[in-house]
Amino acid sequence: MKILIYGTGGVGGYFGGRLAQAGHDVTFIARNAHLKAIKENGLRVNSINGDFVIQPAKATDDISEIERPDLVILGLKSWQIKDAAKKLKSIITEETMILPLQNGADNMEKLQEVISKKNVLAGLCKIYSKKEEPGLINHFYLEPEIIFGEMDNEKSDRALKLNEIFNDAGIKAMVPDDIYKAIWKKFAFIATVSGLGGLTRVGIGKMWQDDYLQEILKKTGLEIQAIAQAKGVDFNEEDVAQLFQFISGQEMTTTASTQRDIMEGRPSELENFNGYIVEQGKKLGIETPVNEFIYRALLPMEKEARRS
Ligand SMILES: NC(=O)C1=CN([C@@H]2O[C@H](COP(=O)(O)OP(=O)(O)OC[C@H]3O[C@@H](n4cnc5c(N)ncnc54)[C@H](OP(=O)(O)O)[C@@H]3O)[C@@H](O)[C@H]2O)C=CC1
Ligand SMILES: CC(C)(CO)C(=O)C(=O)O
Repeated sequence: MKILIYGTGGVGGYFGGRLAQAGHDVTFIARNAHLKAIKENGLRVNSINGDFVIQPAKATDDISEIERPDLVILGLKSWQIKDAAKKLKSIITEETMILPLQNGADNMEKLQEVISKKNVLAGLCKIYSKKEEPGLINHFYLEPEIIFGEMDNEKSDRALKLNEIFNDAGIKAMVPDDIYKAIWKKFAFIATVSGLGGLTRVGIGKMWQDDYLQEILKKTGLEIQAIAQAKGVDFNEEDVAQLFQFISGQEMTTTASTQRDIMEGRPSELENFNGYIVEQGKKLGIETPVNEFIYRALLPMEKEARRS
């Protein structure tokens, strides 16, 4: 299978690396020092499941060099995927599958604004990984998993075949009955902890241990649930209970990637997380005061990060 990894960071680098290791024809889009290192020394992946190197690795920063991929995995940040879609338009075919693995609830909708609905899959991933240095991806925690499907939840031949390809490459994967529920379950976690984590600058477990902050986390999550339900997503009481249970089980020092981006002054996915909830709240006539406070308190720093 001809696979394009658009964005070779923690997510794209790990899953693309595994697919290349399994013998697929994988091209990595990377840039600057990272691209140079991959071209010179291959893509190195350190993983709790075993380190490996893809050498030589096909890598470029010029998308026009790539022809007719069967599958594109988007490893970019969620605010970058619309631009990426515009660039992809000229190299994909009617059969190309585009799989967004970003956190966020509306990635597939953003893609469809630019690319035909037929090309777009919906998805998410679970992994703790990051670009450690140019040419090196570090997967440091959790059994990596891809959950994906068609936007109408059909268990199509192409989705089931892709699931098999992932599994054969040693990637845990599944096509759930309801991809929207799966996406919102992950999104509710990440959007609940990331913004407040960016404000408090402590790990998830530490926030939960503090009664006041625990209450704020719960209110954030409940507002997210109200938006999901208003959008027709089956994110129910049991899911919320599971969400709080999951947050309560996090280590004192665990942080999510967006929280780390905020804390380290990098552009973050704030707009796609708490910002999205606030925006949807206004559209749907639902109050989201806690998400709005978190969003607005972090926005000046976000703007600063994007200026530098
Ligand atoms: N990391 C994790 O553990 C997890 C992350 N996620 C989600 O996955 C998504 C990706 O996150 P993550 O992998 O951490 O992000 P990273 O920043 O590690 O990776 C994104 C990569 O894309 C590259 N990139 C961006 N634009 C371009 C471009 N135009 N040309 C070439 N390369 C480009 C970046 O390069 P550069 O560095 O030069 O900007 C970077 O290497 C996010 O939505 C995140 O929330 C989901 C689950 C876990
Ligand atoms: C919390 C985690 C690691 C789960 O996959 C994640 O999605 C992130 O850090 O962005």
